[in-house]
Amino acid sequence: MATFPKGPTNNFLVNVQGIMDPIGYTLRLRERYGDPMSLPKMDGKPGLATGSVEGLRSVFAVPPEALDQMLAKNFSALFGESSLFVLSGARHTAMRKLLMPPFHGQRMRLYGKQICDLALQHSRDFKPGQQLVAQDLMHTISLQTIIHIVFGVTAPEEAARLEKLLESLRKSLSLGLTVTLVIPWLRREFGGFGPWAHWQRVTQDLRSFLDPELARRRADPAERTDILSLLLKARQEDGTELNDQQIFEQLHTLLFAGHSTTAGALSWALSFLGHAPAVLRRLQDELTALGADPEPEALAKAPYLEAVCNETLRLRPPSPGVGRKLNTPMRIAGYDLPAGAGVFAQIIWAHHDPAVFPESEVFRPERFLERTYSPFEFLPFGGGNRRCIGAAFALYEMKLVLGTLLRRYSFELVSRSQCGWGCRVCPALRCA
Ligand code: HEM
Repeated sequence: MATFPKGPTNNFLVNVQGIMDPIGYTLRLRERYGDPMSLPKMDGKPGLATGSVEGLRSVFAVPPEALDQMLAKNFSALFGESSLFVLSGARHTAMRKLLMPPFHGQRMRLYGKQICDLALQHSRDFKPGQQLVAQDLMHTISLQTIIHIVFGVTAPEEAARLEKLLESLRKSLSLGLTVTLVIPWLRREFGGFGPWAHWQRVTQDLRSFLDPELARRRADPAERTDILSLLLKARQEDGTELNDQQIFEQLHTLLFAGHSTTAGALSWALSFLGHAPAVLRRLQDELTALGADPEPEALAKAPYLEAVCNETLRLRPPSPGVGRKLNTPMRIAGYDLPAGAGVFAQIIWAHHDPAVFPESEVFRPERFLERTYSPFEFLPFGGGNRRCIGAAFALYEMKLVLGTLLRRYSFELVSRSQCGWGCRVCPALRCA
């Protein structure tokens, strides 16, 4: 058996630095220890991280029944026991089967016009010279997309109420809440103050909003295309429908998984474009050539626009890595791991493999026009049995929002500040 590879040993430090600077820290770890690398023990079990093509191939080849969700208990505390984030094995496969159809690539066409309209609506009043923070704009558009397409709430008053609730929920996803995931002792009410109490309160408020909405839709199952309505119609293998608790937990999960990720990626795209005027010009030339009022499908098929989105996701994947837990001994990346071991697919290592992406630090969308990459080379949406179910939706939304905005407006970067922790960015833009 090969000796276990070297790696950091202090779990607390790895967690803290990983939260504060997920991309930079993870890349520095590879420089120091190489790939694969071992990770500090969790619950007395070793962990192995890899981002090489061979390593990722072996991670994603593990059969789903041999894998448990990493940090399932933590996710369960946030989203509930039936959340897709929490489930493993047969229950996970069954829930994915129910959740996947609404996100099928073909279905996205139904949502194209709505997404473009939302992007237009929230940028209609931009004036030349006006300054704005890209992150705020993208958060608003992505939140509205979720309200309309996932929740299907369109009546203005209801939509405004839901927006307030979701905004509040988003704000409660703070650094403090992330720390409660690492230190379970902090998951306490503390007299109604603190991140945990806030999360519990807004979750309850969202539940109070949704319960009557679910009852209304069950009573009047009109033909609707939003994802909530499709979930209400979905049937489990035994023919039963999902109950309100299960539906709520999936919606909560979708909101968490789909909102900040897409908004963050769109903000990074503007930031990269702001630093690369030639790329911005080429992209705007492509968009102009589509004519005055292109169909959403024309935007979705524009090759350079897609390359810009992909290059952004390569350099700033919202999740720099994804974890799994083995429930049976397995050989991964040449090492024999026991049951209970953690396995990490380091997305950011793969995206910075100089043999696959020469000058990997450089934002150069052309690389995505010059060749195609395998799912072990470019994997912003993870891989295997837990690959992001919203991947097609997210990429579609990114292309339509970016395409709609940049067809009408040009901009220059006023400043690019790192706002908050982690890999967030808040480019300030001036419309031109
Ligand atoms: C740019 C945007 C997005 C990125 C980069 C992204 C990335 C990811 C990644 C890396 C994972 C973990 C995959 C793994 O463990 O192998 C994931 C899981 C997931 N994502 Fe996304 N995501 C995005 C947007 C969305 C959207 C819009 C939705 C839905 C509205 C969504 C729903 C989910 C769900 C439900 C999971 C859990 C899947 C499971 O555990 O089976 N994501 N995403």
